[in-house]
Amino acid sequence: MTSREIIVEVKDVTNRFGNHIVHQALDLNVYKGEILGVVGGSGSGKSVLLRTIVGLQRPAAGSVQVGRLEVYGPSANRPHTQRRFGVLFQRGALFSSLTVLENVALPLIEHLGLSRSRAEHLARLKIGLAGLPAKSADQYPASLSGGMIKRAALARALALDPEILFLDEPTAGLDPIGAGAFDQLLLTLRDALGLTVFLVTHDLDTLYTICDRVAVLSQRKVLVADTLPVVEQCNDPWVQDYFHGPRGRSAKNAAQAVTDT
Ligand SMILES: Nc1ncnc2c1ncn2[C@@H]1O[C@H](COP(=O)(O)OP(=O)(O)OP(=O)(O)O)[C@@H](O)[C@H]1O
Repeated sequence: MTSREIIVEVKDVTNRFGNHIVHQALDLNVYKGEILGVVGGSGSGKSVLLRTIVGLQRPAAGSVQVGRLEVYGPSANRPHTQRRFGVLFQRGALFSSLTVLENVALPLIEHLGLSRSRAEHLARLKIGLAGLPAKSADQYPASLSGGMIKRAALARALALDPEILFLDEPTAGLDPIGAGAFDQLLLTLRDALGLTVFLVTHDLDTLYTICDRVAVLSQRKVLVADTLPVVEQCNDPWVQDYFHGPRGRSAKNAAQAVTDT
């Protein structure tokens, strides 16, 4: 059950690149323990919003707070807030010259100052948590499948025991079975570790099977952030096309069939 404690509060945020305004007076709350799916048309600003929350994109106006801490502003404590985040970027962003084990151990050495052997011991635990076989620890990213790269990147995102996991299109490029398995892994991790998950996705199956709430980005703001039955009713052309088109209907039916069995 999702508690209603706010863990991330985005208030009145404006993001622009030159004359191009991506977000204007955008508000969004993320609740502790929820899996929030963030959707919207291409270019609606999903990745920019993620980057803004994790402190990589300073907004032109507005504020982002994590608990009581500001991510930007005079009293911001960036290293402290960033320790609370684990981020899985769109293309995995692993260092190609490092093995999986070295990739996952790196934040433990850099941020916590652990010795190499201690960091590698913990990294092996995270690699297991992400559902990778132990032997993959010694492989380089180039020799991994797309699904394994996502899991290795997930292991790295989990390295510092984050409270909030941010994922940018984690199932993009995976076959439906691999994508479904990754979704189930996220659900298991959320339940086992009490994580909060902020998930940018285009994947309707993900929305219907694991998300507690869905936020729709459109018209430079969050148009609606609610449970799927509420979001589906939103009278916006993009929402109507997306959720009530053939792909939306089939994802909903598939999720319903699983619930019924
Ligand atoms: N560093 C940047 N410099 C200039 N424009 C940018 C930059 N980053 C993003 N943008 C622009 O901001 C807009 C929103 O980009 P963003 O990547 O957040 O979209 P998105 O919703 O994640 O799209 P997609 O679903 O295609 O990944 C786009 O028009 C993009 O071109």
